[in-house]
Amino acid sequence: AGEDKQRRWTLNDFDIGKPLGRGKFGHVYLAREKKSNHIVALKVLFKSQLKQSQVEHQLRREVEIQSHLRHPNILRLYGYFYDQTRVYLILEYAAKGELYKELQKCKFFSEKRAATYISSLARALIYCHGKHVIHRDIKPENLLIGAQGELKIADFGWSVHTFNRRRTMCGTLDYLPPEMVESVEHDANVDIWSLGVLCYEFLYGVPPFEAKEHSDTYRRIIKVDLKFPPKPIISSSAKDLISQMLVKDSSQRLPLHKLLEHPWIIQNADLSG
Ligand SMILES: O=C(O)Cn1ncc2ncnc(NCCc3cnc(NC(=O)Nc4cccc(Cl)c4)s3)c21
Repeated sequence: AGEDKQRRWTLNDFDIGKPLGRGKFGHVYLAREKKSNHIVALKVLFKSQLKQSQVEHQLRREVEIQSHLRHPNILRLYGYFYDQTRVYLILEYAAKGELYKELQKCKFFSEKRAATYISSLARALIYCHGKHVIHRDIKPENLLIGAQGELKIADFGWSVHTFNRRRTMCGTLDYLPPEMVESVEHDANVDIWSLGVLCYEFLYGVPPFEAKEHSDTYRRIIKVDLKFPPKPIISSSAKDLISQMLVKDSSQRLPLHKLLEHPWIIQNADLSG
């Protein structure tokens, strides 16, 4: 609600519950705001580590960007506060947890489940791009599942407003499009590439350009060395969609609104999802 914004939160406003997960910069806890009984996720970040990694500006940008985003498939960041040693992010709680754990458990998703997820992510990205925000870090680790099984994009730690672009690499390279790997100028179409990588991984259980060495992954991405394994058996219409997203020339990638009209999405996505 609106009043959440202005007021200054402190740790005393919350009852802290079980740990939900641990990230590089700190832990995430289930928490309940005492006055409203509203359940949230509280991410605790250590200032020392933020300073050490020089990501304070990224965190400020994330809070700024997230405070303007309202979409059912984007995890809300309600606000933040800090004390002597820590910064706390007050986040929407995603009751069904992390998507990558679900993908590990199932090995891969059915075409219906994959298409439902991809269509909801496409709608969330259309919304973000409409606000000149590109996420730049779409991957299973940044996706959470809400209580009704709906997908939520989280962790805008790497998002940017499109007028100022930065080209520093982080974490897995699997999701980086050629223009980011070659670190040339990039635009909102980077998220279309990552969505194509994600669609492939949802269906096959592994990302398309995976390789033992980083250098091999780089080479496969730049070459767009896209191969579809014989197993599991995937429809040609799914392969057609992925092939239209994993295109080296970013301007030739299937636009997100066209993705929503693709036969594979129309035939498989549960559009209420
Ligand atoms: O995922 C889990 O571990 C467990 N889990 N399970 C349920 C659940 N419900 C909500 N949130 C969870 N986790 C937090 C998700 C995030 C959202 N936004 C973030 N932003 C961020 O970390 N920013 C950030 C950090 C350090 C430096 C910089 Cl520059 C930026 S993390 C949940």
